[in-house]
Amino acid sequence: MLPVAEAEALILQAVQPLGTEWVELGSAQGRILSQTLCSPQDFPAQPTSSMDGYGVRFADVQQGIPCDLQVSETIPAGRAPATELQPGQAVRLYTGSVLPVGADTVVMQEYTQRLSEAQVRILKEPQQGEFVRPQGSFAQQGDPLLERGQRLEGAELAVLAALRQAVVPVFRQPRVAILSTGDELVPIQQVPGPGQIVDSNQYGLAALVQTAGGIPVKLGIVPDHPQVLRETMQQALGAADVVISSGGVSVGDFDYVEQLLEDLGGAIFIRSVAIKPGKPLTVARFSNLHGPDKLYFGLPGNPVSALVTFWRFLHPALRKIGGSLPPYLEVISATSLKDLHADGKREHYLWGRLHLKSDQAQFQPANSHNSGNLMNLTGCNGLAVLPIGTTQIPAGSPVQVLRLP
Ligand SMILES: Nc1nc2c(c(=O)[nH]1)N[C@H]1C(S)=C(S)[C@@H](COP(=O)(O)OP(=O)(O)OC[C@H]3O[C@@H](n4cnc5c(N)ncnc54)[C@H](O)[C@@H]3O)O[C@H]1N2
Ligand code: MOO
Ligand SMILES: [Mg+2]
Repeated sequence: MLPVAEAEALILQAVQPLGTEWVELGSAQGRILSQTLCSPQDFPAQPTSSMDGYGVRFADVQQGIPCDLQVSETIPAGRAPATELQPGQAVRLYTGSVLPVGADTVVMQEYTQRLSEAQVRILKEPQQGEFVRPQGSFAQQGDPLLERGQRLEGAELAVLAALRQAVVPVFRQPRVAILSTGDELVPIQQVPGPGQIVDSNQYGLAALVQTAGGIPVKLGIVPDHPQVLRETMQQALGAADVVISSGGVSVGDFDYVEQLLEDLGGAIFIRSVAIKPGKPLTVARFSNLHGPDKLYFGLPGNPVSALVTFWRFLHPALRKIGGSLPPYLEVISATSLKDLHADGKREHYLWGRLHLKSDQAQFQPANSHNSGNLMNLTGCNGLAVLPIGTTQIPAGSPVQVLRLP
């Protein structure tokens, strides 16, 4: 059994980001930028006013207050100034208006009195440069504004629009084939007969693939039949960047995945991991003539084991393949609200609810932890980690909790 950290390191070493594709800005939300983008211009492009008011020469209003100035021009936002500001003049401006050459300070409308169409009185002495956004004060031409590996959400999309980046270079999302192995499995439409169960892993894993930035390719249920399974595994390796199967990796007579990976020419580099749940995790590497090697993840069939091994190993791997920057997972120090137990032989992952408080996070474990029992996993947002050698964490003690993405 490989220690968890070693297994993670081997997996992350084996994967690389895929290439770039260009997508329209409107479809780029959640995607990962594949090139650092620099500003093509200064922001603001010209000095602009940040208030509704009057643009003045500071030297004019410094002489004493009140001070009467000739209104030379009105410049609404979006219009270029027609003239330069001469001594003794003010210009009517609004929020976002461009300052004319000569104006260096803005006086808020509230501290002025418009005496006539032609004249304004300044009632309060401003600071020099007040309410002016100087050219290039937000960003200068050539400044790197978005880094390679940045995830694009609302703020980043707004910046990209300001940069007039109508199409953006993003990392290609990994296509992840998902297959469920087991003669006992039936699709959701079918009422299970005696001993049969619905294939739930398919749905859970497909959702987690999407959360990790991948595109799930659901290949359905495959019987525990070596020939059929072998053909489906081969088809999956051809159709996707990463393949996940669940079930068939333990030592039972109908657990064929490991043998078939060898038959298909995969280099198995993980056969079992010191993790509970998830011990029989099996990972193989397939060389690919047309691009990066492909990884095959044989996840254990037990429903909680399949999801926990996904969170712990596949989420980081898919994030890396999709071009995200580390860290790929978040670990939070919390106080356990109940006693936590483990056998000390494997690294235990106990699901529960993490409450983020301002001073100290708290962890409320689920009432029981059984890798075959999916039912109390709903609403869980954290996995408490009990390292090898730890058999108990008493209530009120600190515990490291993996925050579920
Ligand atoms: N003698 C031993 N038996 C087992 C060992 C062991 O070390 N020695 N390890 C146990 C552990 S730990 C795990 S985890 C499981 C892993 O088993 P497999 O990966 O071979 O999975 P299956 O046998 O195919 O199924 C296990 C269990 O999960 C249910 N299942 C499978 N697929 C699905 C699905 N798509 N949706 C919902 N449920 C699924 C299946 O019906 C079984 O109940 O092995 C232990 N055994
Ligand atoms: O490790 Mo298995 O995944 O405990 O049930
Ligand atoms: Mg089995």
